[in-house]
Amino acid sequence: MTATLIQNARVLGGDPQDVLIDDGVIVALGTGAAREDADVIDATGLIALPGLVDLHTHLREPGREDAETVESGTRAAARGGFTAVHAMANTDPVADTAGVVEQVWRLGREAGHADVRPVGAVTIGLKGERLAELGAMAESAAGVRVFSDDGVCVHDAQLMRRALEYVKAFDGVIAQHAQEPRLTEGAQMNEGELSGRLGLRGWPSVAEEAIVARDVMLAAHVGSRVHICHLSTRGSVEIVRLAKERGLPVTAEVTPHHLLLTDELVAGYDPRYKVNPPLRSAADVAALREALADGTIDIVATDHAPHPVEAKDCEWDAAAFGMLGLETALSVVQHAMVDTGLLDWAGVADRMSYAPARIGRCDGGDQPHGRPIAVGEPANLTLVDPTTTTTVDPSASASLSRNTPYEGMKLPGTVVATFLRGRMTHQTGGIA
Ligand SMILES: NC(=O)N[C@@H](CC(=O)O)C(=O)O
Ligand SMILES: [Zn+2]
Ligand SMILES: [Zn+2]
Repeated sequence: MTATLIQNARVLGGDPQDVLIDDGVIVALGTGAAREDADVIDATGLIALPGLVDLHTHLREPGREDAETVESGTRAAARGGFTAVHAMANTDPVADTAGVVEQVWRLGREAGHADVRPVGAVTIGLKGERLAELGAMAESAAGVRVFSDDGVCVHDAQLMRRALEYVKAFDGVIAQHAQEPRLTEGAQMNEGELSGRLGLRGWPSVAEEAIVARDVMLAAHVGSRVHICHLSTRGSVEIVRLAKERGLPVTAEVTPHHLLLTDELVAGYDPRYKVNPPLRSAADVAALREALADGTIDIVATDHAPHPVEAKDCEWDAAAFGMLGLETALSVVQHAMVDTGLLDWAGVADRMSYAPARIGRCDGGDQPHGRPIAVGEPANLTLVDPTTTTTVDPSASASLSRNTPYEGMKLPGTVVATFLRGRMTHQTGGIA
């Protein structure tokens, strides 16, 4: 592979530096780096971030290749600045065996757009009855460390306890979709004054908070790691904050859409805004932003959830839950967190690269992610132009699905290029 010289990039938003890449590795960093045979990229005005890592992506393969494939989803990931994604287990068949997780992992390698780290199901078929073969998935070529029944909650406390005990042996983590099922039967949107007015069954905050509270206590009891998926309420933030003050082994994520959108959007009954957990109140959004800024919430995770047109182009009640996220994540975070002064670019690198890689335990081994931009580290890099504004156009997406909630919205920032171990996996016109 030829060498690449990225000139004048503002590494983590700091002063301009040159980054010289050779054989997939950062070999020089500073001013005036030179190399005669290198491809030169002028990154003046661009910010360099470590390749982003998503802990929560739905790639839909196997089973729903009409909505997304590993190839299309990871192409969307590269366009969003991601170099690694954790692929959720709610596929068909469910990723509950070593065979399925190895298949997803292999498809990721073949596509080559981003590294795919499969998430293993906690229970067989996501049925919440019996534990899946967690150990075999951990020992497989896919090296699974994150386990989740995402889409549904592991609501049986005894099963949750056993799962936490099991994964402790190989430093795994249980990523919980916190939704108390009895409190959310038939739920369609955030429970509040608006759900009453619209005549839609409410999804109360306490249905999330009850599980978050239970699971931090279980994790503490077992001494094993729990991660809370898509935290959406102010009350959940308070519980996680208390748990962390006590030193309990809990981490949490927030999605870009929960940092930006509120339940008022549901008033038009447009299924694009239907998601699980539901869009919440402005007070919840404010609490989530503050918690991400102060580190109570560890990371941003996209919960990229592609659905085919027919699953969204229907009445609200019949529509599927979920929205696209990979290609817009960084722009939404810039808008909600950076442009508001809540987080600087070093903070974005932490919440979207270092911390998710650490939680998913893909920050080590042969091909690590979430590493600092430094000499000797693999060249997983994202170049961002923060000065642009783009109107979101679903038809321009690499995803096979179109269910973005941001259609027509003006968002700041463009991912100009993404590098996976020195190889360009995405670029916008004109950079090289
Ligand atoms: N977030 C969603 O609304 N949907 C996800 C499942 C999930 O993340 O719970 C999906 O798989 O479509
Ligand atoms: Zn979920
Ligand atoms: Zn999900």
